[in-house]
Amino acid sequence: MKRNNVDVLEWTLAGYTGESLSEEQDLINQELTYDGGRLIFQDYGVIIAEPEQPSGKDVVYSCAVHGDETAPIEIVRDMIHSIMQGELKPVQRTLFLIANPAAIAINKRFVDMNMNRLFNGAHKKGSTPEHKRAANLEHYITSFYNDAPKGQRRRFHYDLHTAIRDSQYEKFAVYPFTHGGPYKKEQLTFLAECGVETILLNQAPTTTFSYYSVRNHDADAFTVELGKVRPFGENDRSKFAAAETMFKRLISEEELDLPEFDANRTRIFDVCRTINRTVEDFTLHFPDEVANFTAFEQGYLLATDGSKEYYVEQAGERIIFPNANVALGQRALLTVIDMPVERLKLV
Ligand SMILES: O=C(O)CCC(=O)N[C@@H](CCC(=O)O)C(=O)O
Ligand SMILES: [Zn+2]
Repeated sequence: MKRNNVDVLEWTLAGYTGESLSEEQDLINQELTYDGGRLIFQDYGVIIAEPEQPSGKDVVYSCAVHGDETAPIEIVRDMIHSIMQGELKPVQRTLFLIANPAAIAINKRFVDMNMNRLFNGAHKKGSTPEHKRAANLEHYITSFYNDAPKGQRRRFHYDLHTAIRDSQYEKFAVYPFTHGGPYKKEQLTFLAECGVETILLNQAPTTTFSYYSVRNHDADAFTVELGKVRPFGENDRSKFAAAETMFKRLISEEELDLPEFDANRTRIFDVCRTINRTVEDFTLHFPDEVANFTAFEQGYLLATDGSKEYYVEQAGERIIFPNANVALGQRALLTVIDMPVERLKLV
């Protein structure tokens, strides 16, 4: 088999889980050339497209921070395969990350620990393989961005996910905490062109991958929820077509010509409450079928955490990311409220 026919996902899983690979099939530390650049296989699930004459953007696409979120894995895998086949020719430096191969291998969200709670140094508090991989991923991103001094090239990171539940708005993105900084019209427009027309504004620092890149590398970074979790082979790829097109355009065009920002296009929600599970006895008081962004009446009992009761406080409060099975100390539910786009500080 020629090296450029190797399946990068199979290679990543085999290499990461210690399966033996023939010399021809092992891409580790190998390079393949494409018209205009090189594809470098730095580690299992860590692949860099390095153009000979890079344009002004350094772009990171990550998937599988949650191992069972297969659509983003297929999207990232297929972008890499398109480069290997000579169909996609990045002119922007691009780092592709298949974040948690061990969790993919067992079709689970994670093995020991939710990896999206382990960034921003949180990985230092433990020694599971997920802690180690999160530390390594931070290291790979740092060395990728540090190729040029801060400010010389623009930095982007789209951390691709799919959600556990149905959602009233199928695609949405989390805009990590900006520490008071403005929100970027260009990024809202790019996401809208990807079909992501709903945005959650996070109002506090987190240990997520996207916030890590914002905070440490001044990147425009987002957690992008592209739909609902499904097993491999059950994703309707036509639903991701707009996003896939834009992801490819971002790295293969010198300048991305986006439409004017349209304030009516994007629906904004402000995160108003984070409800953590602190004890074993934690209950959500609505069924599993309730979709993300469902609104409840004021006074509705949403959750009990031991003896603490959480009621809907404001009219229009909606639930998002409910999960009663998270580890103690972790977020079990967010609530959000509509925010008129006119109230956003935009740049
Ligand atoms: O579908 C769910 O309930 C969870 C979806 C999910 O994993 N969301 C991310 C959001 C990350 C962020 O807030 O930026 C997560 O919880 O890690
Ligand atoms: Zn996820």
